[in-house]
Amino acid sequence: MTLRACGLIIFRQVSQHPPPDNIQYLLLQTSYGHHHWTPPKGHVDPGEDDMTTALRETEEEAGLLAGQLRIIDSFLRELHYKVQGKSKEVLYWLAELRDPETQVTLSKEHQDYRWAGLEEACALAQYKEMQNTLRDAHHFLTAGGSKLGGRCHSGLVDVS
Ligand SMILES: Nc1nc2c(ncn2[C@@H]2O[C@H](COP(=O)(O)OP(=O)(O)OP(=O)(O)OP(=O)(O)OC[C@H]3O[C@@H](n4cnc5c(=O)[nH]c(N)nc54)[C@H](O)[C@@H]3O)[C@@H](O)[C@H]2O)c(=O)[nH]1
Repeated sequence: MTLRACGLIIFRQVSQHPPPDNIQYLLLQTSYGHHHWTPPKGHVDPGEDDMTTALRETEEEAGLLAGQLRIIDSFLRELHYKVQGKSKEVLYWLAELRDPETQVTLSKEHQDYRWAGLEEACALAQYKEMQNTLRDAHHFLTAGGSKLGGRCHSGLVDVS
């Protein structure tokens, strides 16, 4: 049976850097195993829909509430890899943190977090699948897939 997990690639825009380096991605470092870095995500509970899982895990793992995020549901990527011989699929949407100063609050599952530019995020993410997804997301955000800076892209869903 395939393990299924869902999460959000959360980004924020900061004013200290000019575009496209003003976009930073949130990665969390696990407090277990090899202490790998991933966006907030987790296993789908029985009967739960995918977006509910992504939002629940984001709240549990990063302390960020749905109303603090702008979900970009026109960006969806599915990753496939093996975990201890079992197939795993992970779905990620993109989400912007509305207020870039919002505090991240970790659970016991993670020991650290980082807001990282694309290259640092790819270095932390370590796995090809995740790196490609981050690069896709960055391209989407910077090459016209989404209009940032106050104007809403048609794919932006206000979940507040
Ligand atoms: N003590 C302990 N406890 C653990 C451990 N493990 C889990 N727990 C417990 O489980 C709960 C988590 O539950 P949720 O939050 O619901 O789910 P997820 O977020 O889905 O959880 P994971 O962290 O299991 O999921 P992945 O990120 O997918 O990592 C799984 C493996 O895949 C590798 N990996 C990651 N990404 C990629 C990739 O892109 N490509 C490839 N090729 N590989 C990749 C990665 O290196 C790792 O070896 C926690 O409460 C823990 O208590 C563990 O080793 N020791």
